[in-house]
Amino acid sequence: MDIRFDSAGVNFGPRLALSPLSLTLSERRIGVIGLNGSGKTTFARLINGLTKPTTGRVTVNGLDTVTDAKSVLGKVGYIFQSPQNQIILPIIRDDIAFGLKARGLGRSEIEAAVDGILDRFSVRHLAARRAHELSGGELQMAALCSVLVTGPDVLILDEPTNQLDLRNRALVQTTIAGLPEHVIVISHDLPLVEDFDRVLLFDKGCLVADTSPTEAIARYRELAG
Ligand SMILES: Nc1ncnc2c1ncn2[C@@H]1O[C@H](COP(=O)(O)OP(=O)(O)OP(=O)(O)O)[C@@H](O)[C@H]1O
Repeated sequence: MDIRFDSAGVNFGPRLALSPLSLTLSERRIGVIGLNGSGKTTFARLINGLTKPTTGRVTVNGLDTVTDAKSVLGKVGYIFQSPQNQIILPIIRDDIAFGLKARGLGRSEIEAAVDGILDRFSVRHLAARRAHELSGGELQMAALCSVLVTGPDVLILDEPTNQLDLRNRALVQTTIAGLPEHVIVISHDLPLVEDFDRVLLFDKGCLVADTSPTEAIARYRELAG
């Protein structure tokens, strides 16, 4: 994986959300931390092109998030802060199949892929369930299936343990640890990123630390203090 920020920054009108920054991301597990409103989500949304840079450019494996937006979307999966807003169809199985249908796969291929992903995460029991009946942990697992079934190279998770009880938090943590895909996790749950390869700390729209989890978390505690 090769994600490049080349002086990429974002303004929303007069509001600076992210100061221009340049970096390359290639590690398997990357954490993104910082206070509320510090620019974490804006940074992550730049990677799959959901937010366009106001200045500079962002590329994913050489593909520009503005000019190659469609290809980038296929490479970078994104699980939003509230997975209930991303599950579109009422029945989980249909929702997981949705992204594959949109890619024009045939019925038997879709069935096999959906079964495969449900088995991968041991959640076949969720297939016939209605999304609005699921618990937070079950929803997070269903969202993971819907996004990963399309085979992205990189997965971005925005606060994946938010509102989860201890058991579901542990399930999500273990699941993330076992993913072969590259993962970028935005989180206020600091222990979640503590064994990651690299952690980025944002403050007031600026990248203020790009280092090991231990150092980034210590710096964050100072900032928050
Ligand atoms: N669509 C938008 N329009 C205007 N301002 C925005 C928009 N999206 C984000 N912002 C602003 O940009 C700044 C950074 O927001 P961002 O969502 O990236 O922060 P964050 O670190 O992810 O916050 P949190 O931890 O609360 O989710 C904030 O001041 C926010 O109000």
